[in-house]
Amino acid sequence: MTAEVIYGNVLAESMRNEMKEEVDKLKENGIVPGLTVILIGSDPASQSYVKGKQKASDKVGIHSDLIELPSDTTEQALLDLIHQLNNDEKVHGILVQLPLPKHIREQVVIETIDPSKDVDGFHPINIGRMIAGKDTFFPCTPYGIIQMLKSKNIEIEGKNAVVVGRSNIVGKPVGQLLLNENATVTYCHSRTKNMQAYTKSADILIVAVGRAHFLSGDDIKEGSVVIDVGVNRLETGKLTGDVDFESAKEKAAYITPVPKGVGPMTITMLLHNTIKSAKKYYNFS
Ligand SMILES: Nc1nc(=O)c2c([nH]1)NC[C@@H]1CN(c3ccc(C(=O)N[C@@H](CCC(=O)O)C(=O)O)cc3)C=[N+]21
Repeated sequence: MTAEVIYGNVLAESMRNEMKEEVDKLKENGIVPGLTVILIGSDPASQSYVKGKQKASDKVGIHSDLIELPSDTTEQALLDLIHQLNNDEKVHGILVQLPLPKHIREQVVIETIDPSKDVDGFHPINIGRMIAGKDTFFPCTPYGIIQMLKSKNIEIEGKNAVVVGRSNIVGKPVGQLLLNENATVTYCHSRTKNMQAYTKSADILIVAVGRAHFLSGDDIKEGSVVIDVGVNRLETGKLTGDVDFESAKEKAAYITPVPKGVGPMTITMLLHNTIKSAKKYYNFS
């Protein structure tokens, strides 16, 4: 079997066009959705992601501000800034780019963001709501993955979904969203024994470990759906996934590429969450 490639950039483009129309309607009613991104330090990868977010926001008409702070910014200064943004009525979404410098406690920062402005969906209140199956801000990468599956009418209910990786921002929440869609979910991680037995049984395989070509065609089931969340920068400067695309493509029914796969959908769902937040703030339906 040769897989159909699910291009996240194509789906992202069409969703952003729809969002632009929605934002235009909001603007006619005097509402301008606002996103503030805080970037600490000068990591080139982070700077490049943040630029992508700015560009995408501009395209759909979301007002976006970037606050760049030096890597020696104190935790207290960051918390003060977050409090100020929590109280700023023009700001509907706050995103603190991760990872943070080691002297700043990530969890304290996340829990300081007002849950109603937590467009990353990382605040415990929003995680709790997600686990309870309630509507809330869902983490952007997992939410984007669900959109990609739905765009191809891929059935989730009753399917064996295997998630490789258990990070708080991708692995854990994507498993939860798949469970909410009635999949049977298994998590694999660095301590899993005989991981291949699990990956080869997966109807839907989500790979989010952050290691280039961690899995290949030998590790997957014929006719499965393979979602590659890896963002690995090779020495050549090229971006590659956690899955060896060429070999996996020969066995899967659907597969996502890197780049042009999950990444563009992550940004799209950030825009979606920001618009949702602005609408909620103004009670706009
Ligand atoms: N608070 C927070 N929220 C995040 O959502 C967050 C974060 N911190 N820290 C870093 C990760 C990473 N991330 C990506 C988003 C888009 C692409 C993306 O669009 N990639 C393009 C290629 C970009 C390129 O070529 O460099 C693609 O896959 O086609 C990648 C990675 C969001 N993150």
